[in-house]
Amino acid sequence: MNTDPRLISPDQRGEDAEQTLRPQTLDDFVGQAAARANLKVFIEAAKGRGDALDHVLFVGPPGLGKTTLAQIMAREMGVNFRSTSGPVIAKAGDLAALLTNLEDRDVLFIDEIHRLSPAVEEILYPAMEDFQLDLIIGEGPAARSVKIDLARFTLVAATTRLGLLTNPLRDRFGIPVRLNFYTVDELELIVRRGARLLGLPMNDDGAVEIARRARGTPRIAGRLLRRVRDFATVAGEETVNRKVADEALLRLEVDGQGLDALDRRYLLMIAQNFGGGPVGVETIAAALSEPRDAIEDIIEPYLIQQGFIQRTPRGRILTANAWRHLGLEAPRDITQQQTSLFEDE
Ligand SMILES: Nc1ncnc2c1ncn2[C@@H]1O[C@H](COP(=O)(O)OP(=O)(O)OP(=O)(O)O)[C@@H](O)[C@H]1O
Ligand SMILES: [Mg+2]
Repeated sequence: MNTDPRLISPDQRGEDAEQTLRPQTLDDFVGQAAARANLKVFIEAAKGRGDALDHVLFVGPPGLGKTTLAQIMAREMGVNFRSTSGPVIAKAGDLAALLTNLEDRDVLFIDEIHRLSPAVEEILYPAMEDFQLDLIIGEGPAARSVKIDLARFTLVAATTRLGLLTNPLRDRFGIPVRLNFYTVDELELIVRRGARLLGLPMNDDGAVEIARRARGTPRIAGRLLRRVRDFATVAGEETVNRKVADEALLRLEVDGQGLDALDRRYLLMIAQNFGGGPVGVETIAAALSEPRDAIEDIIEPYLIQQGFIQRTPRGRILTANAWRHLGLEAPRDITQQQTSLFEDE
């Protein structure tokens, strides 16, 4: 991404300690009602049987609460939480060391599981299925394979890209959970809870304003909240109302729909350089000098969900909605063009 970290980037790296705002229990956790209700049942059932929870896979864009839910699950199960991530586990032995140190029913959290190397993934299959490690000890003719029994643990994994997971890995998760963008009402609750935790007086329309512009993402809501607090402090405002929130957010270049400068650059580029598309993601990545992953994982999901762009077999196209948001005139044939594109999908 840019050297200048995006304010509204759902990316985890940032100066803000997220831990203060992180909900600690399932009941504290706002939104994702269906997922929460299901998890509650599975946790209760597993606890009742004294068994480990089945393996869980969280799928969804960054900042929606995958890590938070993983931590909550360990807490609700009353077990240890061990955490690592796909790119960190370089060798099969690294994973073996983690696995052999787990106690019965512990949660092992693997973030970005789509970035595990194939050799490491091989180790994971029998571990998940039979709670066994198959290791090759030694080399050449002296090599022999040993089986080691593992504790009955729960693997909780998170990914932003389900499509990058191999089928055998995906099939080994008994509980797949998709997380969706949050509604404004849910984000409003999250913002108000955050303001309370930060000791920041805020009225209802201030909370709504931040919620509306948080890109459907709790992490962004938390960040915007902190930045609005900074502006309010410096301006000597005691309470955050709509006007204070709006002024702060405009200074942060977050527009009325919650789009930031990079979102707008993305839309403008397709409008001005490609007549609104269709244009392929590689071309977009090159034109914006952003990695393709960031475009697909961070920028596009929200723009698609909000109806600013459509993904078609021939590339991305701007919707009438996007042209309107940019304040530009859409090409005359846009509606027609979009219908014909969808026919071959
Ligand atoms: N439902 C929620 N209610 C309140 N706060 C939330 C909720 N979900 C997430 N958050 C807050 O949003 C921030 C990001 O959440 P989290 O780290 O769990 O996201 P993530 O899905 O793991 O993101 P990534 O894919 O980048 O790892 C945390 O500070 C957390 O406190
Ligand atoms: Mg995370």
